[in-house]
Amino acid sequence: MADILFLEPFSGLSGDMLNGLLLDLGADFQEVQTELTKLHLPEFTVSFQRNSHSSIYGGNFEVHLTNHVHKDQGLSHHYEHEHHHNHKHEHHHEIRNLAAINDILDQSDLSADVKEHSKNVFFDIAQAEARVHHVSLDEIHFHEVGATDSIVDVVAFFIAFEKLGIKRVYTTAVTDGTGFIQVAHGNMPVPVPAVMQLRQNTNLIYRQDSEIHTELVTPTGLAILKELKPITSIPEHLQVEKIGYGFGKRQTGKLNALRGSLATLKHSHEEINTTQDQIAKLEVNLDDQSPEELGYIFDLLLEAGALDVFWTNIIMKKNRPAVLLTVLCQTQEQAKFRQLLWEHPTTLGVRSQVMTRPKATRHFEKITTPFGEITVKVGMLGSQVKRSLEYDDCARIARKYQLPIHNVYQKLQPYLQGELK
Ligand SMILES: O=C([S-])c1cc(C(=O)S)c[n+]([C@@H]2O[C@H](COP(=O)(O)O)[C@@H](O)[C@H]2O)c1
Ligand code: NI
Repeated sequence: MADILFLEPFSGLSGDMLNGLLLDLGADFQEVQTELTKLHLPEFTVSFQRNSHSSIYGGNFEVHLTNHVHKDQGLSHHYEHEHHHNHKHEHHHEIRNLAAINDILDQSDLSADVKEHSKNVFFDIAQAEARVHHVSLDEIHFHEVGATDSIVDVVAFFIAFEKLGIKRVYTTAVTDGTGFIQVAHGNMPVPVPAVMQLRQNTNLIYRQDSEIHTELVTPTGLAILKELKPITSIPEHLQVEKIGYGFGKRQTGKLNALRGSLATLKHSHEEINTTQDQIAKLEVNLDDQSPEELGYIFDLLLEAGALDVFWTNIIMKKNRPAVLLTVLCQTQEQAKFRQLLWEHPTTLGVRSQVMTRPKATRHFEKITTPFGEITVKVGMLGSQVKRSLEYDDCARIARKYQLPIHNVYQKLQPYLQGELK
């Protein structure tokens, strides 16, 4: 199953673009609409169409405000969003602060994950805004128009994300425009201050396109991306299965779209033909990281394409029980894994070593058994041949026939040796 989302924000990202993308990638719009009613907010509708920009076909998502909230009453879309934090501006709409948004989310019937991710995004935005405008978190007021728009963008995104079953996100560099944009309280530099603030303490790679004199990255877009905890080192063996585009609203003079792909990591079933290669071994000792975090890091390293990842229990200085984390990877991927080990575990140092590895040439064969077709891995080193049953197939059979896995291996042995056909 393609449970990786590979993002390419070459023209930035916003709430609309992220939603347009997931819907273009196959998230069901009706389902998203139905889930959104669980917010119990009467003041909006959403639309989704597929059309083409610069001959590229992709998704357009939009939030429409209804009732007393009006987008078309002489205020530009941009202005409406901007003046929420202009406290001198006289406005007659309700205002929502972070606590009010949290209340809406808590009282909704959305899934626990959607609520939690959405709340994290709003906390991140409010925190950035508070720093930029030098006010307390409680004083950050999301003007109702902007708040509804953002709530729907954020919540719809995490609904679609959950429906698509995405487990891991990779992203290439995030590209913004340059120059200044006109907003309610004057000229703002691009990246806009809230975006710049949201970038603090992230490992995202950020670029600016000097030919585009407007904003490409919005605070909502960047805060959603941050919440996805994306990995910036892209595995070489990412197998792209479906490609989508989510369009932005601004005319930038270039293709204003967020491209994303659903992908899988392919490395365990590759045919490997070299007889000797070099691999790198990277190690860190960890005595201050929680087991939950260690589990996360373990998965992350494997998904980034490590050849293997394993723990060894150790006792460190000061009699501390700790773990030695070992990562085996291709030598050319050493820098990437060193970077991941810098970013994710608490360690302050990464040891590495390049090792020579003589190895059997491997290929896969199929054998027919009473349980159906089974994959056999055949390893050859000189005149030695080793044949072994693929674990995944044996585990599948054990589950299907409710047998102990040991019995499955035993029953399949004669077929593996060619004694039974
Ligand atoms: O709403 C927030 S957080 C906000 C802060 C700032 C600052 O840079 S300060 C700027 N803006 C602008 O509003 C629009 C809409 O942004 P969304 O994130 O709500 O889509 C956009 O032009 C932002 O640069 C908003
Ligand atoms: Ni602001």
